[in-house]
Amino acid sequence: MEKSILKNIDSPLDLRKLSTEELPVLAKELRKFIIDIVATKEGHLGASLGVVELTIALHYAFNTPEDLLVWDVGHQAYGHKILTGRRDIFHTNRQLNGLSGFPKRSESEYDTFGVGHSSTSISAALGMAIASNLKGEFSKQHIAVIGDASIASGMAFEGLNHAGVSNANLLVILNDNAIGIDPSVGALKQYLTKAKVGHKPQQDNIIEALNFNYFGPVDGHDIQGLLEVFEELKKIQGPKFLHVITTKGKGLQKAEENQVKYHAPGKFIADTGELLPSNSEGLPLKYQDVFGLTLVELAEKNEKIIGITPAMPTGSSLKYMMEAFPERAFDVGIAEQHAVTLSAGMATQGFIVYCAIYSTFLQRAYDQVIHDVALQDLPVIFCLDRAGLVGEDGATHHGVFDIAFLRCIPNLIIAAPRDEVELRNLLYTSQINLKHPLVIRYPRGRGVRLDWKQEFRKLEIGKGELLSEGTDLAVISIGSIAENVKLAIASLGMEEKVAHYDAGFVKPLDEVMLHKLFSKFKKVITVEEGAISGGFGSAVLEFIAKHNYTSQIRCLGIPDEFVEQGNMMELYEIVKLDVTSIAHSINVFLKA
Ligand SMILES: Cc1ncc(C[n+]2csc(CCOP(=O)(O)OP(=O)(O)O)c2C)c(N)n1
Ligand SMILES: CC(=O)[C@@H](O)[C@H](O)COP(=O)(O)O
Ligand SMILES: [Mg+2]
Repeated sequence: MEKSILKNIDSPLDLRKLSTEELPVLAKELRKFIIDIVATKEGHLGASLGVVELTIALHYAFNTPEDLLVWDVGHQAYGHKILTGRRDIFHTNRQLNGLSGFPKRSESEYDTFGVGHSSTSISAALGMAIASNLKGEFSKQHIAVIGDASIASGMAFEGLNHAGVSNANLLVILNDNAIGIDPSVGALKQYLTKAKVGHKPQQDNIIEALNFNYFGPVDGHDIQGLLEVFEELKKIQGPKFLHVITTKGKGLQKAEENQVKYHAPGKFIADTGELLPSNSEGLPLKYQDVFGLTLVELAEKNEKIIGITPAMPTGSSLKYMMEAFPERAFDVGIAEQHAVTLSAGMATQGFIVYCAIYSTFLQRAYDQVIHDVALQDLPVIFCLDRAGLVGEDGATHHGVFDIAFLRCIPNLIIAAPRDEVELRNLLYTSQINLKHPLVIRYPRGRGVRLDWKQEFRKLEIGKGELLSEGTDLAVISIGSIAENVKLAIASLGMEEKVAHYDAGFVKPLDEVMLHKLFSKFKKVITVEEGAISGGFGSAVLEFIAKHNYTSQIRCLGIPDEFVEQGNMMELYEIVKLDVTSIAHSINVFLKA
């Protein structure tokens, strides 16, 4: 039987006992280990396969965890986790109570910085490096590993700009595989693509212009070559930059060939990379596809329509519009702030701009939403995908704060469709003479209706709807959690007692509906898939306080804590938004 090296690596200390000749063998084993587990447990794949050699070389050459290694985004850190003491629990990756899919400080001393959102690594590592200087720890190394899509983000530039005038002992490693989730975009990508292994950009090297010592480009799959350059880099104080060229999906042919699909491929056959059928026949479409396809339908008739996404054309399904109308749909790269202000700029010129952003990533563009859009009352339409819990990506990616952080912004209209038909109607309505900025939030995953493609219906802004009558208690839901509420009411077998209202809008509230409702019901429950603090329930509480209603009210939503990763059923149970828990809350309140 072949001897396994990986099975004896419990920490980088074991790794450093290996001879350099053994390292390529370890790389092979590590790659297979990642493939075998991701094939059945799912997760991000291509990025980790691409940095297997880089990961080994980093932990071999540097004295981690004393030397501080920061992975940008962190979806490429599976090899790092496996080599730093988590090999035997790696099969729990992204599961409830298991390993996080991203580096996380509470998980390991080797995870120096919590990540998930991109482009933070340079600032974080620079902060650590400046802190080391202040503490007199001058020999400590600080390393940020950042991808070619992530380095094009504003935050990364801000970090480089600062580092270049510091004497911080910072090594920025650009892991350049020429792709993000989707192909990388922009002038920087074009510039980087010109640099080939062994041929550094000679003229106008923008990294050198920022006062970094530039090394590379080097082959990121050549461990020996990497070790040699690391030894050289260690001798240089101050900011330095290593440009490494790798192949995303390296070592699994199908993943190399279809890098977009194999970013996070779902289940596949480990030996061949063949994807397992996902069995979606007969199921409703994903919300993202209803958005993407509807936008194309609308754009065919309305030439003022523009689509913008910051680096998520596949995830948001804006790719359909990019294919149909390439001149009117833009992937601007990982640049949420720019995406929002770009939308605002186009809106000033009379275009109807749909800016498709995951809820969690809009957090990065908060000031742009306030200062560039809402303050000027520009009718930009934010299509907030992945609003609510997202499952296995966990705390960094749940889109649970948007209602609370957007609700306080003047001029903004906030809508949350209860199903795909309402999403379509909102998209349709929003391109007809919209006067204010509009946020439409909808969740990750599939909808609930097979008959999603219906005739468009113009909606009245700020209008809710009574979905089912009842006598004793009213539930007001906002957004797609309406489905769980509907099932919960049905499961109690007391449909005649419980009324169900769909608020439709967080802002403006349907005050006419609320007045009727609070005049009739003494017990009211609000339900939202969003943070309970400051969310939709809070808006309703403000309403009853203002109008002196005396009804009792219960607010269901995400509690005031970060929700970790797990599958959606598990997470709904934890936050008590699953059908059984909602039914229980209704029942207890009815009897109180
Ligand atoms: C602020 C932010 N926007 C968008 C994303 C979604 N996202 C995750 S990975 C990724 C692409 C990263 O590409 P790159 O930096 O080149 O790393 P690679 O996957 O190629 O290793 C994107 C857009 C994110 N994590 N954070
Ligand atoms: C690492 C990252 O941020 C993305 O890859 C994210 O995991 C995508 O999530 P979706 O699967 O919801 O598109
Ligand atoms: Mg990349």
